[in-house]
Amino acid sequence: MSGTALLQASGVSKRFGGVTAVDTVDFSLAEGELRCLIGPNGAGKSTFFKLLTGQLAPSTGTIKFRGHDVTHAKTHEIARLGVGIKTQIPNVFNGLIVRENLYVSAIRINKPARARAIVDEVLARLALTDIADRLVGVLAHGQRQWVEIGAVLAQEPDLILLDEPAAGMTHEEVARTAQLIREINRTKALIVVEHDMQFIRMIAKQVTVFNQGRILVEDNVEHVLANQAVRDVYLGKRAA
Ligand SMILES: Nc1ncnc2c1ncn2[C@@H]1O[C@H](COP(=O)(O)OP(=O)(O)OP(=O)(O)O)[C@@H](O)[C@H]1O
Repeated sequence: MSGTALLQASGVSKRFGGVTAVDTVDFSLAEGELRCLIGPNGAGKSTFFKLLTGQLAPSTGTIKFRGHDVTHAKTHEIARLGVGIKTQIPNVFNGLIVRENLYVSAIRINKPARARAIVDEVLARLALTDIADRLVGVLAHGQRQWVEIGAVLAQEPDLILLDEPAAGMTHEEVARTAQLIREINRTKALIVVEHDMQFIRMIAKQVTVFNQGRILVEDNVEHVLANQAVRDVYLGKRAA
């Protein structure tokens, strides 16, 4: 890790009428870093994620990716700079097999031979080769989510943003998803928004805790889980 900021948000706020969903947040992600964003319901995680991905524009503040000002950039412009985004909205085709879905994604920015090579790399890397010829529409929920992550990876982004990748998964699927994320992080930076503390523990990296639109704590997972203010907000008590 070089220590250079890959992504930098400075003084970022988002107001919806009278509600300040994100309140003067400063956030920095280094090249190659894996960061989890957590916090109780309504803390501002999803809004902050949408600001980073161009789904929403901030009311104040700036966001830079590799020095490019992306504060008011659209999602496709941010994607073109090398940011891969998996939202909670499905992004794969039920009527295509897994391999075809990955190809559809890879061919957007590559020639056919390179796209085919990327598909093979992603299948191997995410251990999806066994289901490569199955229709996505018949897959289990967890498998489908892994194909979605694969489709993001097939575009070869430098930074991947995942919104609740473990939502609705069984314990085994959650464990496998954590393993996949750690594998992806060998070569790419990631930001993962997640509710599930168990999952955060499995990823075991640097964590940013949101509460009431602000960053409450930013530390490694052990310190975050032991932090009294974090425990209080998760139990529904107010933290300063
Ligand atoms: N489009 C919107 N219009 C008005 N208020 C909004 C909008 N989106 C979010 N909010 C408000 O902003 C605050 C932060 O919401 P946000 O969804 O970002 O929190 P969150 O941490 O992602 O919560 P959850 O874990 O429940 O998704 C909440 O008070 C929410 O009601």
